[in-house]
Amino acid sequence: MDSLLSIIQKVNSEEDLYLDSKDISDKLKREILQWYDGNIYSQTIARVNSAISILAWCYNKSSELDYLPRNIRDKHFEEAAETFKISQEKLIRLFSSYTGLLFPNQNKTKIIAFEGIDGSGKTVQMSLFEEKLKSNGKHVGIKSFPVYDSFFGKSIGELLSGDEEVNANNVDPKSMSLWYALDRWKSFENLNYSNYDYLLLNRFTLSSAVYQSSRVKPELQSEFVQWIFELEHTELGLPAPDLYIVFDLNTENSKQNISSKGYRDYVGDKADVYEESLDIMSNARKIYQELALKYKNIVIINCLDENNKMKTPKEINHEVMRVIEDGSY
Ligand SMILES: Nc1ncnc2c1ncn2[C@@H]1O[C@H](COP(=O)(O)OP(=O)(O)OP(=O)(O)O)[C@@H](O)[C@H]1O
Ligand SMILES: Cc1cn([C@H]2C[C@H](O)[C@@H](COP(=O)(O)O)O2)c(=O)[nH]c1=O
Repeated sequence: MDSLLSIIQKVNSEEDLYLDSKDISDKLKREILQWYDGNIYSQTIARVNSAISILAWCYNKSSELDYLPRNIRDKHFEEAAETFKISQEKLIRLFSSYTGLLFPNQNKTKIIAFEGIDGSGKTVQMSLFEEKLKSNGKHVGIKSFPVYDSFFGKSIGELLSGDEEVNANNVDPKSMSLWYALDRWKSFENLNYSNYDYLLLNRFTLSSAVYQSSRVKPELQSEFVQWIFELEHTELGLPAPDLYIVFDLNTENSKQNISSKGYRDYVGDKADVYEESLDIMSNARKIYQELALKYKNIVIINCLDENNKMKTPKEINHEVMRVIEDGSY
C-alpha cells in the first residue's frame, strides 16, 4: 500500500478491516497522526486505525454532507462523534482538513525547529538560514522560545535566573514543562502561519522533552518524553515540526559559547540554572542523541571538527542546507 487513498479504498472494500503495523509505512503513519491529533510520537497501531476509520468516514461522507440541511448534517456529526468516541468539535475540525491530508498541497508551510544544548549556536544558525531562504524569495516566519517578554515567559525567566528559592532546577519537571507548554500555546493561539513557506522555531517541544526528562530518574525518562508530546500536541494542539535540527557539541565548547553571549534581560551577565549545571547539559546532549535515533524528524548536525573545535558558522550552515536539500526527513 502506498497512499492513504488506497488504504481507504481497502477499508471500504473489507468490512471491519484492522490494519497491521506492516500494512502502512512510517511516513503515512506520521502524516495521518499529524492530522488526527498532532502527536506523531505515539504511533500505536490502535491510534493509526482510529485515525484511518475517521478519515474513511470523512472521505465517504463528504459529498453527501455537503448537500444536507444544517440540522441533519449536525445529526450525522453527532452520531459519528459518538461512534468514534471523540468530541463533535474535533470531528468537524478533522472533516474540514481531511482533503489536505489525502491530496497534499506541495506548498504547505514547512516547520523547522532549531535545537541543541545551550550555546550550541541555534540563534546564529537560524538567522543564517533565514537570510538564505529570504534571498531565495521565500516567505519566512520566525519564533523563539521561551518568549521571555510574554506573560508565561517572564515567569520562566525568573525560574531560570535562580534568584528565588524555587527555581527551574528544583521545581518538579512536570510543573516546569507546563510553563514552557503554555508559553508556546499562547504564542500559537492566533498565529496563522499558512502563508509562510517556512516557519522557523528557535527551540520547541523537543527542548522540554529533552531538558525536563533529563531531570527525572533514568527509568522514567522515556515515559516522561511521551507525556510532553501528549501534553503539547494531543492536548494543546501544537503542531509537530516537520524537522528538528539539533546542533551537537560537547559541554566545554557550549560553556565557552555561553560565556560569550553577554547581557541577557532575564539573567543579566551570569549563566542560568540549567547552563550552570554540567549534569543537565551532558544529560541533555545524550537525550538529544537518543531521540534522534528514535524519531525520523530529528536530525543531528555535528558542530565540532576532528580536533573537537567548533566548526565555523558558515561550515555548519552548509550542513544545514545539505539536510534541507536532501529532504529525506
Ligand atoms: N560556530 C560558531 N563558532 C564560534 N562561536 C559561535 C558559533 N556559533 C555560535 N557562536 C557564538 O556562541 C554564542 C552562542 O550562540 P547562539 O546564541 O547562537 O547559541 P544558542 O544555541 O542560541 O544559545 P542559547 O540556547 O543559550 O540561547 C554566541 O556568542 C555566538 O556568537
Ligand atoms: C523552550 C524550552 C527551553 N527549555 C530550557 C532550555 C534552556 O536551558 C532554557 C532556556 O532556553 P534558552 O535557549 O537559554 O533561552 O530552558 C526547556 O526546558 N523547555 C523548553 O520548552
